[in-house]
Amino acid sequence: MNEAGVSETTVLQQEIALEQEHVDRVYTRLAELRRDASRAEREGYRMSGVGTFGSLVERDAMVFHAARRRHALDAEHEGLVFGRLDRDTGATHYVGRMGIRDESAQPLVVDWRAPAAAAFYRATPAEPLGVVRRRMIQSRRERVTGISDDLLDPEAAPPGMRVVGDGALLAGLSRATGPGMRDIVATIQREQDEAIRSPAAGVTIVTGGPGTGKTAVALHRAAYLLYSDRNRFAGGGVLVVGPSGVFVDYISTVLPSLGEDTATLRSLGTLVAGYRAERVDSGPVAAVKGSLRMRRVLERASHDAPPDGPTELRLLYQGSLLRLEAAELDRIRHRALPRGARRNEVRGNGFDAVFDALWAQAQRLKVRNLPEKPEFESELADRGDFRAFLKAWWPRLTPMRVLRWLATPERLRAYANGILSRDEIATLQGSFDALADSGPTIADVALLDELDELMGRPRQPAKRNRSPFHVRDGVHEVSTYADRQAAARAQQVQRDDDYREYAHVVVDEAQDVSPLQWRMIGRRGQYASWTIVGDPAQTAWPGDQAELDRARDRALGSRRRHTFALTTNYRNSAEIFAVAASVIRSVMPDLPLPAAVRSTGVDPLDVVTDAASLPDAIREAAQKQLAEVAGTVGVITPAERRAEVAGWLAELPGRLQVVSALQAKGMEYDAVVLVEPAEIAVDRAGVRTLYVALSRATQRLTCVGTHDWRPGGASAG
Ligand SMILES: Nc1ncnc2c1ncn2[C@@H]1O[C@H](COP(=O)(O)OP(=O)(O)OP(=O)(O)O)[C@@H](O)[C@H]1O
Repeated sequence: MNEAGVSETTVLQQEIALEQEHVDRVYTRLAELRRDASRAEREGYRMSGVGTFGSLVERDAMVFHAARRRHALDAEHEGLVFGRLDRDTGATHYVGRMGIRDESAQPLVVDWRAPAAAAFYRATPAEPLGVVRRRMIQSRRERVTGISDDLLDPEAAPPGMRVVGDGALLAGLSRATGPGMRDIVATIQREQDEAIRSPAAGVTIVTGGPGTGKTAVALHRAAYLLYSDRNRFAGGGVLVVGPSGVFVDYISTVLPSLGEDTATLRSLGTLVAGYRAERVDSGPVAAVKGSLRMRRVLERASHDAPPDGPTELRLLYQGSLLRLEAAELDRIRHRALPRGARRNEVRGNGFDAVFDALWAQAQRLKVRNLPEKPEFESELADRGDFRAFLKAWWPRLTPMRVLRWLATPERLRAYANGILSRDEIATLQGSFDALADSGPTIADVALLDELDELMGRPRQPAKRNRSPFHVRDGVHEVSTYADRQAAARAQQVQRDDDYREYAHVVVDEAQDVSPLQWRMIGRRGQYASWTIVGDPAQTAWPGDQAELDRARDRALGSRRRHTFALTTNYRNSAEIFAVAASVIRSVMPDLPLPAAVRSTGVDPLDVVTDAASLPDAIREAAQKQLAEVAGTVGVITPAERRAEVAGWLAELPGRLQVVSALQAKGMEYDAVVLVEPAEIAVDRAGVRTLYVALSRATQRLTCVGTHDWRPGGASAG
């Protein structure tokens, strides 16, 4: 009871009822707006009957705006209002997933990304920013279910101001994890907000240990940029790159729930048009494939003769035999394809040189009735056998075809000689064998992109202009600025797969991007500003760190950099993070680590068993965890054991996922069963990968293996 004799529960109920009134008004208004948007969309379609060209443009713009608005109104339904600010001026603002105004244009809810909402995330008792009370409003569907207040400036509080509830952040963190990442829009912390709202230009670099919200920050930043400068970022596009398909699926639900479905999400294996790679190479192979030196190896391959091409040309012309030997053909190819030239683009030069050589020969041989050179050339060009020779001798090559040449040991050796060491060549040996049947690995995709650049593309017929402002009788239709903006946005939805002019590029788990992958991403962000998110301590990159830094710096160019460090681990229980911390400290004793804010009182378990009992022990641990947590369970294995372990657990429900330690990057599960930790921590890079695997669980962690694995060998059973 408080002084007025009202119980705290009653106060809470009264405050909830009060907020419910406002939330009801918001949903009523939302329904009206949705009706308006649908009507505008229908009217827009009706205008198509009117017929003038100007009206068609207007129709496009109208339908586009109305449909987007309707879509946004539909997407933002759940938990639309999540905050309230009572300011020292007496004004009150509600903060939510989108901005909504009443009939007289007064704001009912302020969009979380608007400047007026920044104080919701940034105000602290030490620096209240004019906020007296910050209130978090929790709801399910349209019902307010809880309230939690922070009184930030008690001296400015009006008499009778009530302060209720506590711990909205911690309550949120303990909730079960679903298959997709949750958005944290209601509980973004100050240090995170600073990174989210950092200036759009240049490069924003966000670092921090496991679970500090780097991914969450990156996605909220994408949503923030799309809101703050829609023309620029929705028009040019925002590209979000993550390490794996599993990870991209995991984060893909977040952006629409933040009000943005205009960002393009890609994994490193799907960034290049035409490939959907999920296969991974072993660490040492990936390190060689990712090295910048591979570019020179590929350059040699891209200038080589195709393995199945003709070695000489014989042509009977007017009774004389014209002949180009292998050495002559090689000489012609080398001359037509000097260093730096792109093979698919200079094909015509090679053909011209063959004509020249044949012409010179025909003159030398004093061929009977030799016509003028142009006629000689067109006679040859009409001959099927000659055309077939040219096509086979200098074919249009795809990157995939050339990469496959590296599966031949002699070719690999010849291309890599003097560039890679003998050991590195041996490491690569065999790693291209499965290309033909199974497609590329994730590391191969960067090699294919490099080859694409080295070889150039055959000239394509010009694409049809898809601009909605068609040229009629050679004249561009006059349109308003707003029309053009709307149409530009409508067009970006149809951006082609090989689009390269993104306005902003977000790279998540950046510590694992190889030098060649930086080049691959860089090609798509030449005009972009960037957000780079990562944790160097979590890298599995076994290659040369200096080379990695150089490649990254080159991709980012001289753009201005802003750096932010996040310091609180919101994911792991303190008990789980303590184990992960001890592992990384064994190789990086001075590494600053984040503080884990939540304790469950449950220590991680270690199960050591013999090889024969391993399947049962893993199954038992997984079943126990499924019983103990309501959300997801991740079984994390060394890469080469994933398929086998998945087979042992095939019967278990869908909220259990079996992933390799590399696939576990960036992921989060309520409970984790970690299989054979000792096999992951085989070297320094392996210890860092183990650190990643150990820091995936929010509630429970069990390690199961046939060896003692803890640094110092002190496993507790
Ligand atoms: N301010 C916050 N409020 C509530 N939850 C948060 C907050 N910040 C982060 N989280 C939660 O913490 C977890 C970890 O966040 P996230 O995956 O973004 O971390 P990360 O730094 O990318 O981790 P890692 O480097 O280990 O992959 C997620 O469940 C996220 O929703």
